[in-house]
Amino acid sequence: MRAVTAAQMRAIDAAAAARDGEVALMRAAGAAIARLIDRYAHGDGPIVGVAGNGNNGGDAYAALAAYAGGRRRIVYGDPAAEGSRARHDARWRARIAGVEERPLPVDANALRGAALVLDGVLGVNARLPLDARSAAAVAAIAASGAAVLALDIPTGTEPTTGAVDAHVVRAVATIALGRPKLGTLLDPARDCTGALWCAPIGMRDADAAGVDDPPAEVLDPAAFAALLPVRADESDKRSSGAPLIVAGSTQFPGAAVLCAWGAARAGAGYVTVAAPEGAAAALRAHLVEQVVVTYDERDPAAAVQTILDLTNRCSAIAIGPGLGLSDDSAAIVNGVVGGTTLPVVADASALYHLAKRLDAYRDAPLVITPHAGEFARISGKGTVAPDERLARVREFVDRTGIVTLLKGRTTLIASRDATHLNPTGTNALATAGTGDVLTGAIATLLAQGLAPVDAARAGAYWHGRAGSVALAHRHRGVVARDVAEALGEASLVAPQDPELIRLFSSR
Ligand SMILES: NC(=O)C1=CN([C@@H]2O[C@H](COP(=O)(O)OP(=O)(O)OC[C@H]3O[C@@H](n4cnc5c(N)ncnc54)[C@H](OP(=O)(O)O)[C@@H]3O)[C@@H](O)[C@H]2O)[C@@H](O)CC1
Ligand SMILES: Nc1ncnc2c1ncn2[C@@H]1O[C@H](COP(=O)(O)OP(=O)(O)O)[C@@H](O)[C@H]1O
Ligand SMILES: [K+]
Repeated sequence: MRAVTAAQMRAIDAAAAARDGEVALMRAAGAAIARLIDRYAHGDGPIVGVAGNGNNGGDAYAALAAYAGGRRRIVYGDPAAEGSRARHDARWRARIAGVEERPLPVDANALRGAALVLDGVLGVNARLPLDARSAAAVAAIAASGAAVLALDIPTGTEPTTGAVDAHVVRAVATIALGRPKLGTLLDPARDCTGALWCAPIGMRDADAAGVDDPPAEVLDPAAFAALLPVRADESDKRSSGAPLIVAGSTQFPGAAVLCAWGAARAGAGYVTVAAPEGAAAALRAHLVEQVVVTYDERDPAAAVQTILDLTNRCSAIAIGPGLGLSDDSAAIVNGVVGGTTLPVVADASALYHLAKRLDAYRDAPLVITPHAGEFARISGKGTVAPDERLARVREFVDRTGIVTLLKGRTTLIASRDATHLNPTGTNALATAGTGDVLTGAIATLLAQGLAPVDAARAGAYWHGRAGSVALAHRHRGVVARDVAEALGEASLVAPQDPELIRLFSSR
């Protein structure tokens, strides 16, 4: 699903309004919002809407009009607001549905005790800084201590960039109308989004064609499930996916173990690990089903030959975790990545070694998976501030033509055609070795035939879910092995309602 800039949303909105009518769209938005109210309401208090003068305010009226759950409903709005036809329709319907209307301004005391507050102050046309009137409404919402369901965006966040105002709503959940707004997925606004839902209300990506390209995309559960390869009944262990893991060293054998586990639990049929002799004992102690082949890293030419010989029976390569930064491992990495025609996922030490030869891999079937520090180095442009991640990864991929997965709280995956924002994950993943598990899982998806960008976005999505599953089981102290173990459960996707899609849970 497309995650849109404000300009893209305006284009999509205008086309949908021309097709279906503005009033029908707002009624559909109200019905979708109303479906979430009981899920987030707590206690016996009223449901309280805070409505700005625009269509976002109209959504608050429309939701309260559509809500049939039996709770008391109050809306704070300006009775004299000019507003659109759709907002008038919603306000009129709210009145006949028995919603009490009270004039703005609203004070925090009035909102205390609300079972749920609907933030309809500003939507996709919000600009920062907020005007005094919107800021006062936000301050009252924030001071109330009530749970907030944000309509379209949390007011005080910038819908495209994810910047936040001094006054900002912190929602338990946000319901995107039409399409999710890019800003709600980006730090720092993401902290204010809570869980993110999307009600597509019949809007179409195609209506934003050519606006702010290349587009941003966010996977939804159904699209993730559709990307996961299905093992055919007649498969054998090689055709089930046979990744070759080139990883580990005397110092870091664990990285190779975790990468192999990530590959195995992602569903590979045959995992081969090629590692320097110094890592062999530790690998064999921890890997039973996987085949371990060793090479002498002091003889890089022979090592490259050993590894390339193995590739004849493999279908993708993961290279880098725990390899180390020696000149010998540099020669091995460049020899293998330069000498193979298989798809490759390169991580960790391999990124360091490939940094000087990026030109050779333009448009190759290659995924690189740097964290922020590795990205600073490989991009040659220094440290990445949180708010420049999107622009920096875009610039890098436009320049190099290499599919890049930039890890972090919100992992970004960029190809020439699009930038993907990974909606899953948890800070439980902030522990050593989880990146190695991700690399292994991506290797398996490549080995099973996914295109590099699909392997990267499905891998990141899956890995993020696995982190949440592992946390749910362990409560604390999740280690990287737990994340690999959770991949199976994390692959299960419950049937989805296409009218109300949950993009991520709060974390
Ligand atoms: N087909 C549709 O239309 C559908 C619409 N839907 C809903 O409508 C929402 C968009 O509604 P909207 O266009 O009325 O804009 P909204 O974000 O409510 O802002 C109102 C106005 O406030 C103003 N303003 C903003 N920032 C300001 C500032 N800092 N200081 C001062 N003024 C500021 C700005 O006015 P301006 O100053 O630019 O004239 C802006 O236009 C959308 O998010 C979704 O919830 C859905 O129901 C689906 C169908
Ligand atoms: N705070 C966080 N929230 C969500 N995901 C995180 C967070 N911190 C780290 N991660 C994820 O954990 C993984 C860490 O990978 P990496 O930095 O390569 O670690 P390692 O090299 O130890 O395996 C990445 O997938 C990253 O996106
Ligand atoms: K809002």
